[in-house]
Amino acid sequence: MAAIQAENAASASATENAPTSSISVMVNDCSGKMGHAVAEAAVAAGLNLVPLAITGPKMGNSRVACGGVAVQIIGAEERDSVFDRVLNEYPNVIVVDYTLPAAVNSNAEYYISRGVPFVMGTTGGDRTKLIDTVKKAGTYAVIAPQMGKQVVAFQAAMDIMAQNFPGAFAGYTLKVTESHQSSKVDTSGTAKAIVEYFQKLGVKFNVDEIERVRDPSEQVRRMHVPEDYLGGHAFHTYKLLSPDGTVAFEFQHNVMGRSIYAQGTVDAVLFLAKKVREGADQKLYNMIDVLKEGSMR
Ligand SMILES: NC(=O)C1=CN([C@@H]2O[C@H](COP(=O)(O)OP(=O)(O)OC[C@H]3O[C@@H](n4cnc5c(N)ncnc54)[C@H](O)[C@@H]3O)[C@@H](O)[C@H]2O)C=CC1
Ligand SMILES: O=C(O)C1=N[C@H](C(=O)O)C[C@H](O)C1
Repeated sequence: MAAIQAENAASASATENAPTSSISVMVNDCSGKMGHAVAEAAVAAGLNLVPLAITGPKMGNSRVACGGVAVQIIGAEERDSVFDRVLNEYPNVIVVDYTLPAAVNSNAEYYISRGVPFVMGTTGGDRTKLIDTVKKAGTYAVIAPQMGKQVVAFQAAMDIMAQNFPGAFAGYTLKVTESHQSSKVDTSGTAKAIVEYFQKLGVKFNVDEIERVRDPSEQVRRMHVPEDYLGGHAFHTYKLLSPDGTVAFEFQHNVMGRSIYAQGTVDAVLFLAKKVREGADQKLYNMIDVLKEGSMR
């Protein structure tokens, strides 16, 4: 596997300082909502979108137009032959994964087995196992539950606060509410990540306590989600209250649509392509790494 990666890295290094169009990106699954948004943003940014993508088992056999590129969608049962072809025709390809929580770990393991660098935007699954597997394999990857630049900056600020002032909110109670389109199957990965910072700040709170709002009528009435965005929104609120109830904090990020994540994912692809070209020692990154390096447009 290390040999495959070295081979891929060597062929990528030949394209150092190459134009964006020489970076090929395969988006699994660009027939899904996020995958499609990313594929379109990738084409708009001048990346070379691979016209092949993997979808769920037995769900393939269609074609999807992404920014003018007709992408053939093929079921996961055929992924060996698809990857044989992709790695042969696009040796420096970066894979983007926006699939489903149930597929996260097995997809990551598959990309690792093929020695292909990847950006994992999909949330859920066994995150500890995911990170461990990627670290052990030494495959180049960006993994993050949140790709939106400004939300990533908020995460980075929370990280700084937690590192510098651990326990600062000890005794406070926390209420976390997240509202997403009704098709979302898991609890927000972003909300779970933010809760980890609050835990380091001394707040006793379990991710199972995050309130998920998925009912469209409640989203309009209570969460004030505009009807146009019922099919794609992420409204998060974190409320802290002091033990005696006299001090309250509230953090909120409300995103409508998906362009913020699609743009961030393209940034992650460009960042990862650069790391592969440079043969960077560090292989695994998150979006705070991408932001810190000034790689988010
Ligand atoms: N990191 C970030 O910033 C963001 C992450 N997400 C995450 O992206 C994921 C996808 O979200 P949506 O696009 O809204 O879902 P979606 O349901 O629209 O799309 C998922 C697609 O994956 C396909 N799929 C299922 N199993 C597969 C497999 N084994 N291999 C390949 N494809 C498979 C499905 O057929 C479907 O087309 C979720 O986990 C969501 O939380 C969403 C937005 C932003
Ligand atoms: O499924 C979504 O839509 C989103 N998923 C990510 C998450 O689970 O945190 C990011 C954002 O909330 C949109």
